[in-house]
Amino acid sequence: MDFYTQLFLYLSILYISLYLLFLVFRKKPSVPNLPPGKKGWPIIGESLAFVGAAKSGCPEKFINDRTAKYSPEVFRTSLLGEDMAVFCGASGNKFLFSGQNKYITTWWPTSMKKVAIFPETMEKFNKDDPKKMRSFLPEFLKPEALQCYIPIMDSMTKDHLESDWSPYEEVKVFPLTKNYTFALACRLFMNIKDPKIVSKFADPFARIAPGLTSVPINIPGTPFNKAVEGGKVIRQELLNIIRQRKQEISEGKDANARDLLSRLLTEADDDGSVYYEMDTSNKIIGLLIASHDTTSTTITVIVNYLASLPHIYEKVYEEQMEIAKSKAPGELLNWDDIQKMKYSWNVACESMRLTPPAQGSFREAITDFTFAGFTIPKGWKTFWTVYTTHKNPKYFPDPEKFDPSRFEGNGPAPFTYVPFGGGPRMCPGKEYARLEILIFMHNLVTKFKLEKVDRDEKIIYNPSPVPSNGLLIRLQPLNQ
Ligand code: HEM
Repeated sequence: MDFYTQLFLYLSILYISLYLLFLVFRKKPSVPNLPPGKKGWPIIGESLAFVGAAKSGCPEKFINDRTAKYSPEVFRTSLLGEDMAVFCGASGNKFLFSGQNKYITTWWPTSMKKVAIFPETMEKFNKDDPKKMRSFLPEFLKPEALQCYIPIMDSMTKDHLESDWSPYEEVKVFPLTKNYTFALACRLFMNIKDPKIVSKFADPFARIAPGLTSVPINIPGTPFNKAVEGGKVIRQELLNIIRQRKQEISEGKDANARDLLSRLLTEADDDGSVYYEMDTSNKIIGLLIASHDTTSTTITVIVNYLASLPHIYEKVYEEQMEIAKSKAPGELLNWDDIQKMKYSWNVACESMRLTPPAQGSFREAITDFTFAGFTIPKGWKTFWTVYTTHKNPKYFPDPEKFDPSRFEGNGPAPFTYVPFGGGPRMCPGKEYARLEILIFMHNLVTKFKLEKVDRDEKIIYNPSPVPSNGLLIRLQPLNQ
């Protein structure tokens, strides 16, 4: 018997034994009136059904099946080894978004904590990390700072399309947008301009995302193990960069650099310790993770819609050409131009409604509390998800139709359109993402007409939405 067969055998015996113990010793719940639903299998709970629905391209199926069977307001399940209450509909979203530190608090799955936020060496220094993570962001993401990023984003987008799209008749969009958004983040977060250093980060970084929501088994070959190893490489590279930047700052070099790392090193309270450096590198890694898959998949999915729906492309093209015509040759986009891209943003919003880049997020109950007549016990995890509202005909009539006019006027009802979450924990990178997406759309549609090569290519969820074959697009260059 080879090693893996033996391992499989031992794990199966262990699993069956644990299950039998569970059946023998399971107690009746001590808290009455729990939300309806089921826990599924021991340890893995209903995780397989949850992941399976996403992989088959229909992540909302897991939610819809259960809201129909149990309750449209809240149901119980077990995901990632935890008892979990899934809050549904606009009222469920509202309740969770307004409950921070009253009845719920931040919670990250173990895999995410270990890979991205609390590597083992940092665990005792980072108990308060989510709060710290948010506290340094306003400076970097405030409107004045964002305005300075527009010309950088615009010129990097132009260079990217010129070098990586223009020479070809057909391109695979997803790998290209991943490279582009990563290079942009390296530039704006760390002032890294050299493509060789960017690619040193890109390879280990690509190993992190699939491990973030995986089962945290750290043996060679598992997605979790690959993510942990990728995280170590990135952390080491970042520490080198941090030390080099500290040296440059002390020598007064590049004094006007506006990237996040330079700000953290010049404005924060650096006590010179290795833990301060580790903490800084963790913040950067956290931000790279939060921003990268979300923006790269959003842009890819928008390109997919633009290439599939010529009437939508035409209207985006008209809006963007108006802006392009108003510019002098070589003049870069500015804040006022972005405010004129209203139709394009409605298209991006409709794209994020139908194919949301992030599924939702978790919290933990800090006390027993009641919602819709059901009790959520202290210690349970909660989950809000875009899938209970984004395709619900009650909030979005004819939900499968791509219709950007839904965002005109007052737009969707409160707490129904939630790709960035809501309340005090709402995504702090929303405006940054809006700029990046609109600047990309402007440069893309004013440069090319687009045609999807395989019209039947599907979007699958991993857990972010990705085209199953990378999205091959035929480009028709436009005379500008
Ligand atoms: C289309 C792009 C993006 C989408 C759809 C998105 C979506 C989300 C969602 C759903 C959350 C969870 C909110 C919650 O827990 O209730 C979140 C959190 C977060 N996002 Fe984004 N995001 C995007 C881009 C970005 C960017 C570009 C950045 C940084 C520049 C960023 C930084 C963060 C951070 C730091 C958090 C954690 C906030 C906290 O824990 O309090 N995101 N995002």
